[in-house]
Amino acid sequence: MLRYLTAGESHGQALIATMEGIPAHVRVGVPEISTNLARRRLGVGRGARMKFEADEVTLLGGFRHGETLGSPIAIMIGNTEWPKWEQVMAPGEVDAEEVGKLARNAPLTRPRPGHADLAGMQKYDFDEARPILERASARETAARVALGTVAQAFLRQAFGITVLSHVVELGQIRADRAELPTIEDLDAIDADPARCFDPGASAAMQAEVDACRRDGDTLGGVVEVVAWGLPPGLGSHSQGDRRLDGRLAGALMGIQAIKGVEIGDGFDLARSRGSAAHDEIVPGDAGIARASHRSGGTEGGMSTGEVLRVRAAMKPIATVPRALRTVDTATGDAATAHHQRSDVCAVPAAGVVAEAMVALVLAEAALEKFGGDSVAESRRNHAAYLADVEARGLRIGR
Ligand SMILES: Cc1cc2nc3c(=O)[nH]c(=O)nc-3n(C[C@H](O)[C@H](O)[C@H](O)COP(=O)(O)O)c2cc1C
Ligand SMILES: C=C(O[C@@H]1CC(C(=O)O)=C[C@@H](OP(=O)(O)O)[C@H]1O)C(=O)O
Repeated sequence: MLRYLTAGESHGQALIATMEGIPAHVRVGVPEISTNLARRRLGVGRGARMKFEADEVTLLGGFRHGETLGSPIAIMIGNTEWPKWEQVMAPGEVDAEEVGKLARNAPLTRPRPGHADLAGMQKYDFDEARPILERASARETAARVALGTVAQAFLRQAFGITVLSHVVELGQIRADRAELPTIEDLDAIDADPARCFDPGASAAMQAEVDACRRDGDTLGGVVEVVAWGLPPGLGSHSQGDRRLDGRLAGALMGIQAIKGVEIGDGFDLARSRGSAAHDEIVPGDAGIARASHRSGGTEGGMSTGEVLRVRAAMKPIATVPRALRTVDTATGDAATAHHQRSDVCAVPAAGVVAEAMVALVLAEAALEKFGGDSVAESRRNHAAYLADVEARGLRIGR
């Protein structure tokens, strides 16, 4: 069983991520985690904070000499902004009068539509939004990306599974490239400010973000996560909460600002006739193949062994510079929502987070199927399963 949790506030001292169930001997450490954290900061539209804050990774438990130990993992990501927030976010008691004088501590009583501010104040009995936004903030996704890096390393080393993401829509601009990227394309995708696999669309996306920034507005978009090398049979048809597609959707919807998830051609399939919607099963070069790839790589809540393709739709950033209407909860009067600084668009970064979430779901499903307390044991079990599928004449051909 793979389970994980994160803790920590956006302007707190650090984020903490802990995970249990990753086998021993996964070769991964600070360099890989830091690389993925840097990828998460990338992209056109990110705000000022991304430029001056650094992610300081410390491995606190579960690793030795560049490998996992099979024991619970604990990772700390220091917030380098902490010295500026030490008093406002102090975990212990403070002199309320002194801290109350700090401009940074001004009560946030003009909740932003689209953020967690108002519902959080209502639910948790706070008179201002600071205690809510600190944890609602997508700063937390750095912790999930750190864990996702470990999951990605395990998937690659035990099973040869690779997971990557790219931006397919940004505002009204759509990428128009039929082929799916592979892990070989990832460096080029990361080098692109929009993290888009279609250079023409990328240029238009970047122009759209610039226009939006000038207009004091914000943008959303759609990211696609692609996973290559999955065996058939991860997840199960046998219970709703074991379905791989449902688990992927839940994990992706658990990312801040993700409001839609589509597996394969999802919504287009709903508009098609059955004869044009399914992937016919045909004899292939080396076994059983598919005539098309519309399902996105799951059927009956299980991976089919085809490439997995899942999309996540991100709404525009809620902190709109051209501030939206709200109510000042201190006075009850009409007001405009609080705004200090913010991302104009974080869709490229959300792709890196989505990649991490998909990797965590796949690692959990693979461990259910193959088990293993070491990478070698998981690898053996996976190989034996594939050999058995082949011996029964059910091998996947291309
Ligand atoms: C990578 C990333 C960066 C984000 N940056 C911002 C931001 O700078 N400003 C903002 O208002 N929302 C930002 N968000 C979205 C908010 O965190 C999110 O809208 C908020 O937590 C409310 O949750 P909900 O949108 O799921 O309802 C970001 C989301 C992600 C995934
Ligand atoms: C700090 C990160 O993202 C933050 C996510 C976020 C939000 O409301 O979600 C708001 C912004 O923070 P601030 O209001 O302090 O500028 C982003 O910078 C990060 O991704 O590391």
